[in-house]
Amino acid sequence: MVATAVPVERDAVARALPAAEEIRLPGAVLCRTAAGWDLLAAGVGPALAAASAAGALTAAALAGRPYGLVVSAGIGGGFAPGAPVGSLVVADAVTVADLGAETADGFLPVTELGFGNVTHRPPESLVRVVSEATGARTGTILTVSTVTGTAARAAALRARHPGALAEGMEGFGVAEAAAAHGVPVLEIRAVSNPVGPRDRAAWRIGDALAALTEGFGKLAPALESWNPHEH
Ligand SMILES: O=C(O)c1cccc(C(=O)CC[C@H]2O[C@@H](n3cnc4c(=O)[nH]cnc43)[C@H](O)[C@@H]2O)c1
Repeated sequence: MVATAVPVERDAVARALPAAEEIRLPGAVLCRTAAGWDLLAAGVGPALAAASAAGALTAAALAGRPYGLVVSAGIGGGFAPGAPVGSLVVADAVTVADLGAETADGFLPVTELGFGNVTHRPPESLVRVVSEATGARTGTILTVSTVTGTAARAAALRARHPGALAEGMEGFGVAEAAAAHGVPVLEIRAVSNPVGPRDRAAWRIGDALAALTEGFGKLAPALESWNPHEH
């Protein structure tokens, strides 16, 4: 399954993996491709994306055709200089950046409060196959509930996550749903804007959507050579 946030992202993926039929689930519509991928516009933000992805995963399991892989895909912000606008990033770590507690001494992730998880790691061999096939840069993709809008916040995120190349709003939610079903996850972002001071004029959504289509055109055949037992 490929989970994007919004229909325009799903349609960018579908230009590389044409959808053949529509399947209506409670609360979601899947576009099934001829090659057997299910494309889902899962909603914006980690909570809705997790709920939608979990619904699709459960429906697939109950139908006796559980997914073998879940891909969180879409446009995202890129950290300079590693991820310029128009580039593709594949996550070696899908990390939630703002799930925790603020203290006088700084931010504490939930794991330091004794709860849960803040990072999911896609299979290394899969990340390598995808990066080689698509030319995507490899690094941490942060999931945030609030889009970064200042240089200070961007610097704070990079200080806490030196391997961060991109940020989006859904990856960790989709990864939590996949993990609950024991299914591997991958996250791919096409960079539409720099992470930093808010500047709507600097957005290149069309270029990012084109990069997403091109990336999926190369990724789908590459995945056929991936052996899930080589994790
Ligand atoms: O109004 C703004 O300043 C603003 C800046 C960045 C993104 C938005 C959105 O409403 C889009 C959220 C949507 O797109 C993904 N996305 C794209 N760029 C970023 C980003 O820099 N940081 C986080 N998410 C981004 C995100 O996954 C959502 O699906 C508004």
